[in-house]
Amino acid sequence: MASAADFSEQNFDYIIIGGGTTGLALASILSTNASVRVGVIEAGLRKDDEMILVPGQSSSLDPEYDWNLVTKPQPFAQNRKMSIPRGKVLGGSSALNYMAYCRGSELEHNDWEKLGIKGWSWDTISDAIKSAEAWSPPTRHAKEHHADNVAENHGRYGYVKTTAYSYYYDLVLPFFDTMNKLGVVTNQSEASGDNIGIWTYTASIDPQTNTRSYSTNAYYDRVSNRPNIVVLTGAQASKVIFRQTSSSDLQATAVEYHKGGRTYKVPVRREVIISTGALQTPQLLELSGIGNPDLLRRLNIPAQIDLPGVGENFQDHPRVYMGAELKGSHETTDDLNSETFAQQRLEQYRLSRTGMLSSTLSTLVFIPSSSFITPDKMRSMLSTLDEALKLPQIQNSPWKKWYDVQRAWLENDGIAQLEVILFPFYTHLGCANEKAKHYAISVFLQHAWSRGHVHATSSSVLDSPEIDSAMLDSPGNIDMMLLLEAVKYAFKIMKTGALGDLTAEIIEPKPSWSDEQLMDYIRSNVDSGLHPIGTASMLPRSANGVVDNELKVYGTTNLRVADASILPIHLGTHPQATLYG
Ligand SMILES: Cc1cc2nc3c(=O)[nH]c(=O)nc-3n(C[C@H](O)[C@H](O)[C@H](O)COP(=O)(O)OP(=O)(O)OC[C@H]3O[C@@H](n4cnc5c(N)ncnc54)[C@H](O)[C@@H]3O)c2cc1C
Repeated sequence: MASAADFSEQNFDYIIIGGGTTGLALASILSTNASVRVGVIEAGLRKDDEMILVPGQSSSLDPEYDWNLVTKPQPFAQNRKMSIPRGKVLGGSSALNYMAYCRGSELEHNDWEKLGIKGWSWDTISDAIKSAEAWSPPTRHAKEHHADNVAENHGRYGYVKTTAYSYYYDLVLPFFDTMNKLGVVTNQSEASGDNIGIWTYTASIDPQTNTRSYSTNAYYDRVSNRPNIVVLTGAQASKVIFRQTSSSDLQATAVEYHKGGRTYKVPVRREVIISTGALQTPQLLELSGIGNPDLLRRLNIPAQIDLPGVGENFQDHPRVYMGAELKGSHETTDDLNSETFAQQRLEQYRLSRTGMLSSTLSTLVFIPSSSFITPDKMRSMLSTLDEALKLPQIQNSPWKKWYDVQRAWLENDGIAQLEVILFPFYTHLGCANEKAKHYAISVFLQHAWSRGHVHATSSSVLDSPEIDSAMLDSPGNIDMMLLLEAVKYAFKIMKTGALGDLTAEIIEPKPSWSDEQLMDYIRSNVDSGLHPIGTASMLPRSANGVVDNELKVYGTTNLRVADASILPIHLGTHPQATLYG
């Protein structure tokens, strides 16, 4: 770690802006070449405390670890502003997340080529994810909860320690029974490129200590004593500075940053890599003069590179929660609302690394549209969607290929359209019978059609960007139609098999509600699935791309982006493993 003034006087070959999930992984790997010097600028501080390291603690709920970013009011969701937590600590969002370490599907990755992206097939991505991973086989107890045990799907000699949790809520096995009865297969090889089914996930957790493995302790700590890597924390980068080269491309020569009320500038010899995440990377590009020239003019930022795709193509996994009351007594995370109980579980964890706090949720379901939508309903939804897709603004849009790929995925049984998670808690506890125990089913659209944006609001990095997730604003109202079917499917889950037997009452929404009432509920409940991507997409420049397939920003010789913002189209999975890869 360095002081702000010392950092500015160093000669770095590479400067990485953002010491988060992707940024620290990259910094660590670049520094293996002893002949290059790597500098990292991170806005957050290092905080290796229990809020981060104890899996069952939720640092994401603590504003001190978070950027506290919110969307603008969402007109299709009752004008609500939605919060999207992002880690403002060394390690970024890998310090906050639920640690699911999972992959998308072979089919999705191989279709990236149809968008004009070469070199990012499933085989390449899967090998990269494996090389990032240091997997340990699940315990017998985890295997009894259907944890993935196929060694060849995992890497053994990488950086991020992974294994299945050792603690399971008593709702997990009933959930398997229910999903199997609904025709969803148990998939104990979910990392193979086929992630359809119900499975217990591999988590980014160190099996020796039962603590979070994240980019700070997995990557940075291995290399922090090397003389050729320097990390500056608590400093916010404000722009990249360029010079014109003899070609028309710009060359990044320095990075400007703020710390302690002062502004500094650090020169760079080879490359600058922006790794500030999908909500902040577009802002930094715009502050550096890269983006839509009209928007830059309005913000009084001199335009350097005309790239209208900067900040566009925002995608997320919209989610809706539904709550139910349980019969009988169960341990759920709502118990942690009692200070005494929480203290007991923390003591148990500190003493033996066991119990509720050694785990988070553990089981995920990924299903294609045919698993939760009847053929008749699907036909009618597709006919409305296809009419909407004929509109000239879509047919002539630079994103056209992207729409074609996503349309085909809707009818592909190998591609997950919906994720279902059973949470051992209920978010609306206040309106339920507080003496009873509860669970929530949440449904997440994996390939929402809404496209939002993230843009700078002024020429200062200290002003939060405008985030418009365009929630539920989709062609043919398809996102709402998909969520409506998903909610109805969740009612079936709550009534079927062993979980159904344990369910005393579905609290909200009610199965008896009309479609109109259910849609109102969706509008009032839908939220970010915490997986924003796409705002500096890797796509051809003619298709509104921001970076090429080597992650280099168009129009520059040496500026790259490496974080969730480069993913051009969402994957039916959680993103961290792909980002490490
Ligand atoms: C509560 C929660 C639960 C989640 N659960 C899962 C899960 O179980 N599995 C999964 O795969 N994914 C999960 N995710 C998503 C996943 O963690 C993120 O997609 C991923 O970590 C994003 O990585 P990134 O490198 O793009 O950005 P980040 O890891 O967010 O890194 C960006 C870094 O840049 C820094 N930064 C920003 N602006 C500046 C600036 N101007 N100057 C300097 N530094 C700056 C930030 O402080 C941060 O450290 C979850 C996310 C959250 C918030």
